[in-house]
Amino acid sequence: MIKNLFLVFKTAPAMVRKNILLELLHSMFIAVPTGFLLLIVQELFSGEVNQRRLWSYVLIMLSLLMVQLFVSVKTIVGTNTMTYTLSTNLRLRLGNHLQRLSMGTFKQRDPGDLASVVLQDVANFEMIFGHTVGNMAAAFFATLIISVFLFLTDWRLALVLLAALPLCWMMIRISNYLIVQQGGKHVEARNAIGARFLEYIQGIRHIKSFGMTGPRFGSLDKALNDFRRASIRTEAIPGPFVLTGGLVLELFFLLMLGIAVTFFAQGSLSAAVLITFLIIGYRLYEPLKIVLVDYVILRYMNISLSRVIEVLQIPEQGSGTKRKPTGYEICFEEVSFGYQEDKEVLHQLSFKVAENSMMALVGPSGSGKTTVTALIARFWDVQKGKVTIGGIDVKDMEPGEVYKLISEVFQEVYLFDDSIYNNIRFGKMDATEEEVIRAADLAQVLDFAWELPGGLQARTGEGGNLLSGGQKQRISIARALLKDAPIVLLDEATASLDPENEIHIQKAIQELVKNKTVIVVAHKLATIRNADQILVLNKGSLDEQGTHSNLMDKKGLYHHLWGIQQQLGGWKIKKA
Ligand SMILES: Nc1ncnc2c1ncn2[C@@H]1O[C@H](COP(=O)(O)OP(=O)(O)OP(=O)(O)O)[C@@H](O)[C@H]1O
Repeated sequence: MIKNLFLVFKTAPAMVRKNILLELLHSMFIAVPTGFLLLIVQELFSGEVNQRRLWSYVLIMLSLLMVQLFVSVKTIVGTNTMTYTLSTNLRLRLGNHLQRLSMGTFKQRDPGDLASVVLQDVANFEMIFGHTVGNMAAAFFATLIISVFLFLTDWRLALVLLAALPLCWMMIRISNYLIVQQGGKHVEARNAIGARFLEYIQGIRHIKSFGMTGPRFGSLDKALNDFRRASIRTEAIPGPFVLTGGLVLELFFLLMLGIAVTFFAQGSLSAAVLITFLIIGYRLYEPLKIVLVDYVILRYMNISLSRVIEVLQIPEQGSGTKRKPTGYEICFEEVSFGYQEDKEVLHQLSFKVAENSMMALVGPSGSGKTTVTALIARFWDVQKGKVTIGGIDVKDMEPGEVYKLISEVFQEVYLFDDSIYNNIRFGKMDATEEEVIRAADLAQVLDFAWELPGGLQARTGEGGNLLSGGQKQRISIARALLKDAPIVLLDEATASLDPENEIHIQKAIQELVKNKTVIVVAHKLATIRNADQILVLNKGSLDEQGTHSNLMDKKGLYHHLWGIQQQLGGWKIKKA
């Protein structure tokens, strides 16, 4: 836990140092009045009470309490400032780190789990750390200072009181072990709820249309009940050991009292010291009782913190020699790649796309066409061989540099819950209004936008759910047009468009691909007849390569696919 906390503290070391000093000062102001209490007791039992001295002790205690109030306020403000600064630093680090991870990390990891690290685990740290760390620090310093007072007063009784600590520590260790066990299960159950809810909400349309409301809700219901059980166990199982720790303290206080009374009866202890230990001895245990509970909560927090640190330690995509290309020829050299290590989906693939030329990728479903485009954009890193742009290995480029070179129009369009205008402007944040409108015009966005309330300022909804598939696609083309990157990746760009619009969109795409290096994943083979080069993939390997007429002459897989498409022409439903 200390190691984890140290990693967090490193993000604001000066603030942490200042707060440790404040806590020390705060504890001193809690403990020092206790010392004066001791002097008052001694004065009262001295036989000849000096009223002036007694009242001056009372006045000093009163002034110390006033200063203590001031220091307490400073400490509380300091602790909260430190907590929220550290949690904000954690969130910022997570945000920055996540954008430097390969897409693979996001695809491979449960999105519900990743979201719960960013939202829940950091919030757990924030809540628990802020409310316990002050108590822990105050308990540590106050115990130290009060122990010194007691030792100076009577070392024998002080030793009896402190003998409770090892036993108490043992109880803390046991409850700590249990909380790590139970807390892990609790966090897992909590994440399962997040994941099930996410799945339920995202899939609600399909769940309803397939009449799966009952069974799917059943799995959510199970996750909620598992969480309820885990929550109860997390509280209930370590609880008895925490309470036993408190009982040990009470027992040792009684033991000390018994010994003190015996010493008093034997005449080896004054009444003043006896009273002192009665009052102050109990105060020694007060912070320790708080530690007993807070330490267990801190260990629970550490489970969350470990999960945050584990995400922060996922290796980022490197950027090697950080080079920038000057040309835009794309080259695959003996590239082999698999999403999972044991399942290769591309096998020793080699090809070259000349700058400003158009290459089409064709092949049966699952042959690896989309994967090729993902590797060019460096969403993933290849395991063998290399992908180069302008002669430079993409692994030697900052991922952000690669994205700058590429405009994509993919099958799945994601729009931010913002206006149509801003969704287009994401292509070029410093674009003028004129540029945005021109791109919207070229991509046929204006056509439908004017009919919406607010025109280009109309909202698209979460992920673009207020728009049709074709409308979303047109916005994504407008965004790509505005970005005006030298490389264009098109994946089934025309798949979800109605025939009426398709011709206009084709024109927009012609604009988009002018003087660009273009890779197009084509399903409608007629649209890529004029491509400079067609690559036919089959099961992740290069099956054929050439122009449309070359490939037709070869009478291979391309010829076969072309034949099928000519026969089908499109969807037909026959009435019985
Ligand atoms: N994120 C992923 N994780 C694991 N396997 C994947 C992932 N994406 C694709 N695959 C697998 O990789 C192989 C190639 O998929 P890819 O999407 O590149 O094919 P495709 O030719 O574009 O298919 P389609 O024409 O149906 O879109 C398939 O076997 C697919 O199941």
